[in-house]
Amino acid sequence: MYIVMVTAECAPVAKVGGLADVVYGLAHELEIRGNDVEIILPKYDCMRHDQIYGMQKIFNDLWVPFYDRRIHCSVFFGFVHGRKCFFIEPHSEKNFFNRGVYYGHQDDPERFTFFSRAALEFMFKTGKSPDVIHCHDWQTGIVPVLLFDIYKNLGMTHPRVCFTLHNLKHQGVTGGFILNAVGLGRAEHYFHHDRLRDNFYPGAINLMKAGIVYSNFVTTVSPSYAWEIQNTSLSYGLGQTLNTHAQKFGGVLNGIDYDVWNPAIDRHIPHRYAVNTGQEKKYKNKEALRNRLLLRQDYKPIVAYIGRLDHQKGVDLIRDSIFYSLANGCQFVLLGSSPDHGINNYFLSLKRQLNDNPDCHLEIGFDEELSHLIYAGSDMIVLPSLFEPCGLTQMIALKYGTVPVVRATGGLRDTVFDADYSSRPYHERNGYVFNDFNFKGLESALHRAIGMWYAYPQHFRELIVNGMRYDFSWNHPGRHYLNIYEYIRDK
Ligand SMILES: Nc1ncnc2c1ncn2[C@@H]1O[C@H](COP(=O)(O)OP(=O)(O)O[C@H]2O[C@H](CO)[C@@H](O)[C@H](O)[C@H]2O)[C@@H](O)[C@H]1O
Repeated sequence: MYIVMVTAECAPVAKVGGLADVVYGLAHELEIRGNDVEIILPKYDCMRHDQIYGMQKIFNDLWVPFYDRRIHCSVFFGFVHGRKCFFIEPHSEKNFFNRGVYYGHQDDPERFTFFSRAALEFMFKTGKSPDVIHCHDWQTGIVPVLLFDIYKNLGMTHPRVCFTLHNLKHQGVTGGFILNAVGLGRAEHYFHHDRLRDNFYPGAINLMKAGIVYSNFVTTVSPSYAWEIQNTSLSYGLGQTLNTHAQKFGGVLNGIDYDVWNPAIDRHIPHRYAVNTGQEKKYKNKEALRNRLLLRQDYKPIVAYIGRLDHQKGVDLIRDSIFYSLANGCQFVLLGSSPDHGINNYFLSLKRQLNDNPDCHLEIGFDEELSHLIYAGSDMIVLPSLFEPCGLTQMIALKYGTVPVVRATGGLRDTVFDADYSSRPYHERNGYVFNDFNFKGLESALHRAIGMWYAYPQHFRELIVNGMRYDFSWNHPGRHYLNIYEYIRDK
């Protein structure tokens, strides 16, 4: 099968969060299974050029209709750790992708709808006819609308569209001018409640909704989140739309690429280890992590947080987990950043406050390589999320023998099973889970985890082993996505 992914992110070349890992990991798995996969991305100035092999310009004259003119684009091709990637570079005075950041500008909807149109124009001009175009999140939600209402009439009758929702908090709600910009006339047609009109703001269109309504199949990234967004306020207003389209909607738990996230072969950690090669090596990574971050060597567990610093992730509870851990005999390591200056500054001031503490290190920024060492060197990882569509950090942590302490929501609920209270057999329990999104809930789970580490190290080790034995690779989800692709292709 021939699949083209149209996406704003792909790890490690253009990564803000988990979306990037999913695109890379799924593409890799589909290729291993013999499929032809290509990935189309914007050519950002800030992407990791050092992660692209053999970059070359392959198309110089792509003219993309936008408003009442055409914008000249060049298209580059390169391999990102073996994945075939195309990068679209517009030459416009608006400098869509030369802004030093991936997101966070007022005109983000314009930037990414332009990219969506450009990706289709590129496929059309180069005669690409994939079986399936797989789009991700609001940034590419307009793709199926453009495909079925413009490019189909030009002869692109073949491709079907699969659309994946990674996070319904961000929906790309924007003005109707976007329709005009990308060449979709008939505003009154699209401004219908059954089509692109936002469910809250009747004067706005919603790009995530566009993807849901127009795609042949819609997935989200865990079964629990699929249920939550159909039945609770976590849909952020799109629940009704999802229920209307329930027959083409389902949750597929994400995977982890074990060629990237695997302590047995990880090049970013000094001591490689696997489930049956003992805890000794993991302990050596803990020492290395302490040396790297100037933490004191001591008989204490290291509790970590890795992730975007966003309200979704429970900012206040992350802060609380730092102080609770430090007050209860642990060291704490945080790696995270936020595009929100307020949140970033908040953590920077915490960092200053804790600067002299030899048991704590807060790294405010994005550092892929360091994240590997933290996964390997920590004993526990906290994820006190308000909501979590899937969550990759807990799955990575499990593989690295780092015990997750998580709130029971979305994909966290589907992957972490409480050491004390799970209904699963003992050998399937792998972490600590709390229900209530408050300090008490978090602290009760941390209390149990820390207590176990100190009082029953043997039991704690069993939890580590149970976690490392789980298979959260792309093997199962890869098969699942292929079934979906085949289903929509043959329909
Ligand atoms: N400062 C930093 N430095 C280095 N690495 C960092 C980092 N901050 C985050 N990362 C890395 O980024 C990834 C984050 O994964 P998450 O599942 O938390 O994704 P996120 O919430 O962004 O994405 C959304 O999409 C994904 C994918 O579908 C869902 O799993 C998730 O629930 C949903 O919110 C991990 O690989 C993590 O190690």
